[in-house]
Amino acid sequence: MAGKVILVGCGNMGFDMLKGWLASGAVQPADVLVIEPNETLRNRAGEQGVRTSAAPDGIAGESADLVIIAVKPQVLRDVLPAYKPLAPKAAFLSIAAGIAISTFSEILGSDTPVIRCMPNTPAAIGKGMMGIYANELVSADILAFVNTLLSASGEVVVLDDEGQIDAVTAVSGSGPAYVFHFIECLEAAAVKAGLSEKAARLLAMQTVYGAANLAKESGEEPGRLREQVTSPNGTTAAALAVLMGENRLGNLVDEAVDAARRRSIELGK
Ligand SMILES: NC(=O)c1ccc[n+]([C@@H]2O[C@H](COP(=O)([O-])OP(=O)(O)OC[C@H]3O[C@@H](n4cnc5c(N)ncnc54)[C@H](O)[C@@H]3O)[C@@H](O)[C@H]2O)c1
Ligand code: PRO
Repeated sequence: MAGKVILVGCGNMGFDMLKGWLASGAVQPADVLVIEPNETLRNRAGEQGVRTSAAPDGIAGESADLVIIAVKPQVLRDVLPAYKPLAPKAAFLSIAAGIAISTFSEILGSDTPVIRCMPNTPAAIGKGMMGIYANELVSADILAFVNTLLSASGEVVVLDDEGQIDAVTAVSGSGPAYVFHFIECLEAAAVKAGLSEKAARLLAMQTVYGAANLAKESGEEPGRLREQVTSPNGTTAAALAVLMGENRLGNLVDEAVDAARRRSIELGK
């Protein structure tokens, strides 16, 4: 099916995903209504050819198959009641971190089909990672439509337990920020090691880009790829002794992912 979509909130993540859907043809601009109170962001969405509105006035008259909620978790409970007239005919897809399906059921009615999705910002260039979990009320047709939409933005993994969304949030939802910070650190170290800022930026970025692509495309275990870079008693071994000694980086990443996962659980309370 090719459905009609209402996108509520078109900030960073909402807009990144919208661009992917439209570019892939998974949905036509005329079939999308964006509700976004911020005028600049609303106009940015409008430039993609979709209909826009500052508020859900007259929303009950809209025929939507899917309402996508892309506002901050902190405002979601205030925003959602306005869309109750569309439930349960429309399914609701939320990308908000931490907000459980039970919250949607309480506000929209327990007969509402709800899908939670945790995307990430590389969705803007079709290289996102989306984890989804659907309640039992979501029809096979809607699930297929959601899969088509989301696949336009990258890879989709279907979860069989809602609790796993907190782990997906901590790994791939927040994950791009960890990688961007690693690029920042590598760049700063490159400047300290004597390179120009321009060269340092290129070296850091291209190294992460190339390594990530090689890891994905070669089919080799990351550990095996690491060994292929590491000459006995060479430069990489010297660096890895710092990163891997006493599992330093492993412990840090573990601690960071656990902090994000716990925060995702907290946000839902
Ligand atoms: N940014 C990320 O990397 C990322 C990744 C995964 C999930 N998320 C989730 O996506 C959601 C949006 O995050 P973001 O980073 O895009 O935030 P954002 O602030 O950029 O976007 C939220 C948008 O919602 C709009 N908004 C506020 N009140 C509204 C209302 N009443 N009706 C319609 N729109 C309204 C805001 O004007 C804003 O443009 C959050 O729930 C977050 O948990 C974000
Ligand atoms: N951005 C949101 C946050 O930081 C959710 C995952 C990425 O809370």
